[in-house]
Amino acid sequence: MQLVNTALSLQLSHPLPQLLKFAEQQGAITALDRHFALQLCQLSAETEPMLLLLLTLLSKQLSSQHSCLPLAHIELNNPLALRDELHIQPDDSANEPLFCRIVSEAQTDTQICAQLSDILQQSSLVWQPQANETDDALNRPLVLQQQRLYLRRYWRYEQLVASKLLSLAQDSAIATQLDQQPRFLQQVSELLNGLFASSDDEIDWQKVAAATTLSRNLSIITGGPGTGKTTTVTKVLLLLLYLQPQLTLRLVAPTGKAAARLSESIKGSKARLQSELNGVLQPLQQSLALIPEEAATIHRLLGVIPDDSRFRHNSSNPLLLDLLIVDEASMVDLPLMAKLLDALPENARLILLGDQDQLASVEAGAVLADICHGLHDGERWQMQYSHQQAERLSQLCRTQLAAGSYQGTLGDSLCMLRHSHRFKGDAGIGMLASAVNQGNVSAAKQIWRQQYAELAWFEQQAEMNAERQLLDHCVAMYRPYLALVQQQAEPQQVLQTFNQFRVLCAMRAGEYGVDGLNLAIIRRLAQAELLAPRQEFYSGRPIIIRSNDYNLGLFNGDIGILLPDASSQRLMAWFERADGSMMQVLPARLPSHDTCFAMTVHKSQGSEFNAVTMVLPPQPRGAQVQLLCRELLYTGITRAKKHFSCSGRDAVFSLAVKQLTLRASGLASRLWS
Ligand SMILES: Nc1ncnc2c1ncn2[C@@H]1O[C@H](COP(=O)(O)OP(=O)(O)OP(=O)(O)O)[C@@H](O)[C@H]1O
Repeated sequence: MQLVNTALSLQLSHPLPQLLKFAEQQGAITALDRHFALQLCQLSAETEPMLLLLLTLLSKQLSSQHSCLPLAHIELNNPLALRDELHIQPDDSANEPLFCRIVSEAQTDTQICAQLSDILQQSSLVWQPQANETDDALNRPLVLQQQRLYLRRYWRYEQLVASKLLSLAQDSAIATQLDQQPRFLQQVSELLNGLFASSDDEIDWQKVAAATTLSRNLSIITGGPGTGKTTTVTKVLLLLLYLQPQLTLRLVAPTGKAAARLSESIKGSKARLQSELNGVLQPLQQSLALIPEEAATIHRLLGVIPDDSRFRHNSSNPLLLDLLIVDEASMVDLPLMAKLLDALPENARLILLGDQDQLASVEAGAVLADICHGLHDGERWQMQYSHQQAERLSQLCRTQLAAGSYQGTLGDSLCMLRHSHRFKGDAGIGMLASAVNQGNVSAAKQIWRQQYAELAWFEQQAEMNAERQLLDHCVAMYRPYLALVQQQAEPQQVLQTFNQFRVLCAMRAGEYGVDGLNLAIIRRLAQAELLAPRQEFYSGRPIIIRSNDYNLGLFNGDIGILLPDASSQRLMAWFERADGSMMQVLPARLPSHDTCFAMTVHKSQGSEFNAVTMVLPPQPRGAQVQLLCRELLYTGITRAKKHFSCSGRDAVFSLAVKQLTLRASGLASRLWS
């Protein structure tokens, strides 16, 4: 069967709707993808099969957290990823191979993309910005821009994020003052160099990041764990509050856990700074107390409206603040970033902190990675300051900074920290994280072979043995907190001891996922007589909250533990609040939750543990293969402060190191081109 449209044709083994059904049965697309495409075509009376195919592919992209379908990414030979599994074909066509191919007379990929664009442009469903601005066009559900097909909502989010960030990425009022008043520059430089008193000759990037933040309304400080993002931002806030004491600041993070960690880190940084504010830094003493310590979740800041995806604060009801600091920005998805930026008041400043190499957000987009995209120069990272900014920062930091080749305005707002103060350069965890991050399989294998004290590998070759080793390890690591449970220790001490160790999995389902491992660990702990899991709620059961409950003050990702209340002996769920106090909730009142001896790497973002064991599936199949990627390993490894172990197979670990997840989006090109 050949369906021809100009020079582009579809070669199909069966009618396309039937092939879509086969693809769904094979798990290559979902029922939602198929129905979405069929319904849209039906509602708009579109009969072009290529359109039906493109709509299916767009829906598939969105369910894989991409923001759009770049036409250049379509696999022409087998766009539906059909497998030749004949047994799933129910009728007498059982022996025919399945195929769906896009065939073109065009010579280059660019020409084929142009042909696909032509087909989309002819559809009444598709709007092209600037091309057809009629009222009718403005109501169309799909947008085609720069050969990327979007659902209009995602296009709007991307558009909003790009335009807000670019308009924020301007020099601050302080920068103008620095440029016009040499004595002011001298004074600020003195304070900056006092706060970042680096001893060696190398560029102190923390100081550069601080100077960047002072000079811009938008600043992005990116870097791996322990590179000093919080330390740097605390010092910048001190300087800003000294220069502008009336500033209203707010600190936020995407999850309750991350917000609590940010509060803790800011408190720690302030305490360390206290003793350093002598000599030239003496005048800063009074500003230290003005730095806020409480961090909220982004949802709480924006104001959740029950059963509504909109927030109380938006462009018509902006937030009341002058400066917003967002930590763990890699976890913020495209829709949430759009809503946050929309709610920022006109003259507010924004600081984003995060690690661009971590797993992207659970929902669509990879906003932080897209913002940092322009720093990527082949295999290396390169700052992209303009001549004016390089000159200004050099004067402020009393160092020599080179300008980059990029001509736009965003480069002046970015700074990357590369030196980890947590992982020493020659220590196992830091080395492994760095090799994985670079996709260097042989370096990673070499590190495992060197048998560092802080690393352990449980090879799953002989399955039973590996499982026994893994579960014995879990018993040893969870024993200290369970001993405290048996001694009826204080809930806070029990919870903090439990939080020293965690098992992390790539996925939820299956024997090697969270569900299977939680069961196996519970069984093994019960055999060791450390736990008595007789019913759903039992003493010592650790739980993780799965949804936000604003009335109770519990948020998705919060971790608590079930323990009897000392006075009533009633079993309660105990949680630690951001301010360090404990709260208790009746188990029956808990929002949806899971046991959490094991949790997903995704859920562990924003948390750290002294020791981490990561479990990889021995034989990944289908969607599991896509889950196993470099960012997943990197995020898992860097959750560990003192010890990291991995239970897996050599080949699976290597596969994950090689695989880089790229989220399709037009944001990087909007920001950087
Ligand atoms: N310039 C420095 N010299 C020595 N130690 C430092 C320096 N900067 C930060 N540290 C120390 O390194 C540790 C991590 O710093 P910080 O919490 O600021 O890093 P971070 O990048 O915010 O980490 P994370 O991503 O885990 O939140 C802290 O103990 C801090 O005191």
